[in-house]
Amino acid sequence: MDNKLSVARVLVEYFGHLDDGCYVANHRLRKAQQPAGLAQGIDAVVDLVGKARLTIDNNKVLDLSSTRQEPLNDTTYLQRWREEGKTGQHPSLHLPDLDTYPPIWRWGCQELATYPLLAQQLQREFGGKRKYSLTKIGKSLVTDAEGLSYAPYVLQHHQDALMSAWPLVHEAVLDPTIEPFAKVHGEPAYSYYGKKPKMNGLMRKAMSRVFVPFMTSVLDGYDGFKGVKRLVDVGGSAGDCLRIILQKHCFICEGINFDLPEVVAKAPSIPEVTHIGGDMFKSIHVVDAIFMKWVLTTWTDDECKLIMENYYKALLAGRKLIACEPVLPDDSNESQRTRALLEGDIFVMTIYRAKEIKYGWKALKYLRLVSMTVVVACLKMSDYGDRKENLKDGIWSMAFSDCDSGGNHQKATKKMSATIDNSYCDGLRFKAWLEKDYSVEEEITNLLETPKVVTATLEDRVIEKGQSSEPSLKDKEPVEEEASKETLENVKEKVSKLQATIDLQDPIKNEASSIVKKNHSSDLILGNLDEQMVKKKRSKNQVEFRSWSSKMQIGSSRVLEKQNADRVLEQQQNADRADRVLEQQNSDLVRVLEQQNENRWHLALGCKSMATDAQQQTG
Ligand SMILES: C[S@@+](CC[C@H](N)C(=O)[O-])C[C@H]1O[C@@H](n2cnc3c(N)ncnc32)[C@H](O)[C@@H]1O
Repeated sequence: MDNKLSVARVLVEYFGHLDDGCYVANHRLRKAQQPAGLAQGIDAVVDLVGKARLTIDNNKVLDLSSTRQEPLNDTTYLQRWREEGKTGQHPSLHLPDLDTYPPIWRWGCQELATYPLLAQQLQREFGGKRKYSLTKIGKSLVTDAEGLSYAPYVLQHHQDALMSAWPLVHEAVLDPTIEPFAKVHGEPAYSYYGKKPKMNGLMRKAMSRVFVPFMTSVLDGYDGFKGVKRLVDVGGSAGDCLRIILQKHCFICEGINFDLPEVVAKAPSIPEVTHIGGDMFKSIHVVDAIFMKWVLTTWTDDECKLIMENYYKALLAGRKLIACEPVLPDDSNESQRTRALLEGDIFVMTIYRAKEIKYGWKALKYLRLVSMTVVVACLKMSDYGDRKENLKDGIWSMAFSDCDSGGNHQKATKKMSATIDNSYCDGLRFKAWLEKDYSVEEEITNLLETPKVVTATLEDRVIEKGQSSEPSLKDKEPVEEEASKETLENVKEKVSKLQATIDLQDPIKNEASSIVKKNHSSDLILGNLDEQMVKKKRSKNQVEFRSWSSKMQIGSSRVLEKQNADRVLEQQQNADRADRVLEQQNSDLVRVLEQQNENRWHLALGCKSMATDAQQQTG
């Protein structure tokens, strides 16, 4: 499998050099992110390389050996390719006459035409020659006029270090305390990247290339940056998001790009942006507003809470956090977006954290966002179930839900949604639209109806439905504290009532077997047993495993015992066999000796009778 992986990567890199992009199907690569699809997705590539190598060996144009680690740099052809591109011989979408290129290029293009990357035409007027052009997906992987390409993102996800974590995904199911990436490399992904400048570089490049369409959409539809003078982008990578925000909103005087020291050390200088290295788990700078994109998603609920605590300390009262995070849909559907989102989540669980993150759209708000009255933008995938008509063969969809109740916005009046228009194709555009009839009250009602999460993270600054005063700006004042404590009591009461009703109504929780499992939480109880059956099994010592881990231990010690017993038996059998062989050999020997003795006896007798005969004849 390793060889296959590196072949695939080499090929990606190889085609990636054709035009500063890569022509490898993103759908294939996405498929390759899953162990099951891996071999299937890559077989075709291996096959191709196998065929191609026959030709390469003869003319030594390219070395596509499967063990090669470095990107291929065939400067002559690449140079020519680019020059022809510049002079318009293969203007942007049409590839040159491949007959004048080494055969590998033809093989490559022909194979890639079997994916929706290259379109192939057999042109009669050119004597049946094959001509290729980039499809929309193909275009998304080639650097466009704005310098955008999805290729670094694809390459980032397919580095050996990341791919090697996939075969261990099943272990994370049994033991979610450590993610497969950390299992393979002995440390978490971000600290690993920190020691590998190349990986960090690719991460920065990948992030830079995918943020523009997203940010364009945010800035087109969202006006919550108004009044912000000092903005920090936490986990801001190279600072690109800040750059684009500051370009659009000149009233923001200072942007702080906050990321790990090793990341900001390599970030380019951007006007009005200060790069600050630090750890968001320790502290962040005090500012008017915090921006954060695709950060929470890679951390567990507990870690997110820690991050939120620090945000809370850093934000002046009533100021805002603008969070853009993917949120899993409440209901799974068959849309490509839901699938991509779930795949993305599995990716995050494999590389960044194995523990399940339970937050959905509503839960996310409980991570103190609501308490700070600062939820502004959030990706909300579940909104898109009924908008399939807008979702073509896209990769992600994104929506923003504005329930900004900070400042004077007691009621948020709009909800913004955006989705990638037509995937990454066609200039990577998003569509954004507004919905007028949205109110924060509705959100809060929803909030109160989700007690499970409330109990864990509810803060004393939750705004109650119908509350008329503006809590966020003043919520640090003592008078308001009192009022909000009262509110908290009410909320808690409601929550516990709701919880009780929900518990009663929940058919699964009500099942006898669920109750049994709850009462015997440390036992491993498989199947639907009732209390009596458990007692029966316990008396027969059948409910014997205290937990999965002890089950595993017992299981493995049994395996060992069995192996030992087998070994002893085998030794015994071998010894018996050896004894039998020896016995046989002994008896064979005895027989031979007896035979020899007999022969000797006969010989002696014969000699004796011959001697007697001779004596009689002479005598
Ligand atoms: C998925 S990237 C998102 C980058 C950027 N916000 C964007 O959307 O393009 C997550 C970022 O979080 C940063 N990060 C990870 N751990 C961090 C920490 N403890 N403190 C600050 N930043 C951190 C990473 O270096 C990385 O740049």
